[in-house]
Amino acid sequence: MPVGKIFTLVFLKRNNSVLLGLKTRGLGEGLWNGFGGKVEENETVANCARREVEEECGVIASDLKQIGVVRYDLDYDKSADVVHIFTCSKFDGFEKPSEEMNPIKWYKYTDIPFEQMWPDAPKWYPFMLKDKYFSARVIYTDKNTIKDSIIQEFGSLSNALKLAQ
Ligand SMILES: Nc1nc2c([nH]c(=O)n2[C@H]2C[C@H](O)[C@@H](COP(=O)(O)OP(=O)(O)OP(=O)(O)O)O2)c(=O)[nH]1
Repeated sequence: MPVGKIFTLVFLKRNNSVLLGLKTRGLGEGLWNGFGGKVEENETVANCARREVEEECGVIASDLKQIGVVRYDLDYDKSADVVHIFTCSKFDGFEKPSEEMNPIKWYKYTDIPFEQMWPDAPKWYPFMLKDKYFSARVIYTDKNTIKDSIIQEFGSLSNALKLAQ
């Protein structure tokens, strides 16, 4: 399946909690998620991650670290989306909701609202929360149904990125 669009998704961390926002529109509306969006033309993946965090929750990320990638094969629209996953534990400014993510809330690692998130989140969040390099591939038959998934941990980011290609 050809790769369609490339996205980023960033998780801010503080005191064993992660900042999530409730998406108010578009893809994933009504679901809690990290902050991110589509990589624009002539933009690096890391610059997209930094820009989206600032646009969606008002802070400047200073130690963004890419830890993984999730490839979504969408049977229903015959394309694959690739989402680059980042974590960040140092940032400047105060977090605030935005038009796209409202409200925002710090969730303890033990209290993440998986019942109101994309169905694949519980499969790879454990790696993200521990800052382990990982790669995931998820096949959806429709927006709510996972047909198959593979998640693997890696020793380095470069190896983790191979599965996304
Ligand atoms: N494409 C895609 N993105 C997903 C999936 N699951 C998931 O968490 N995401 C994340 C990645 C992005 O952070 C976000 C989707 O990006 P978006 O539609 O908000 O992109 P954007 O901000 O550029 O959109 P817009 O403001 O231009 O409307 O959701 C999925 O299955 N497909």
